[in-house]
Amino acid sequence: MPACGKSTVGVILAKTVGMKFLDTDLLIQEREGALLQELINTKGNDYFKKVEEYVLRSVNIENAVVSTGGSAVYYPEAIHHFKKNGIIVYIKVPFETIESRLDNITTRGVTMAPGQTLKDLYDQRAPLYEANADLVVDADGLTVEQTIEKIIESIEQPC
Ligand SMILES: Nc1ncnc2c1ncn2[C@@H]1O[C@H](COP(=O)(O)OP(=O)(O)O)[C@@H](O)[C@H]1O
Ligand SMILES: O=C(O)C1=C[C@@H](OP(=O)(O)O)[C@@H](O)[C@H](O)C1
Ligand SMILES: [Mg+2]
Repeated sequence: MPACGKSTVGVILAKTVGMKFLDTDLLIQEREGALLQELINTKGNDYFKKVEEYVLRSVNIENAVVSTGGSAVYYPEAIHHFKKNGIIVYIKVPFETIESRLDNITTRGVTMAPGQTLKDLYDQRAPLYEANADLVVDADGLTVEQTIEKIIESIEQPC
């Protein structure tokens, strides 16, 4: 989900466990030489999604913590790539938390269909994240550090 904390948590998690860190939003921006929002504004959602899918499918995730965009859940082949070579973590936070963090939704580059509200997006995606994750971490009310601790614990001691 956008703003659930993937980028913030991911970079500190990588540092904590001594792995490489990759943020696929940054890989897209570097590849395209444009900000995500510029890309969506000038070339459209469909173009953005094609580039995003390509980057997600081809990223080398070996020994890396990879923070994707929230829209990663739309690409089955990318999910397969991540599942086969890594552990997919869903950082689960309530809608109200996402809403309060996303005050910059129009400049941040969230891929929403015309007329779609943030709540629609949340309700549409939440079951997809649940279904595709190897690990669901309930991060409601947790700090970044507590979320990282919970992720590490869950991976070390799977139930
Ligand atoms: N556990 C947390 N508690 C409070 N704020 C957080 C937490 N995790 C992330 N944030 C804040 O939420 C915003 C979105 O975080 P970000 O890491 O960019 O999310 P994502 O990569 O999932 O879109 C940032 O302003 C970040 O500081
Ligand atoms: O959920 C989305 O539709 C998106 C989330 C963004 O990343 P974050 O999830 O890191 O905000 C970024 O990939 C893109 O703007 C689309
Ligand atoms: Mg991010």
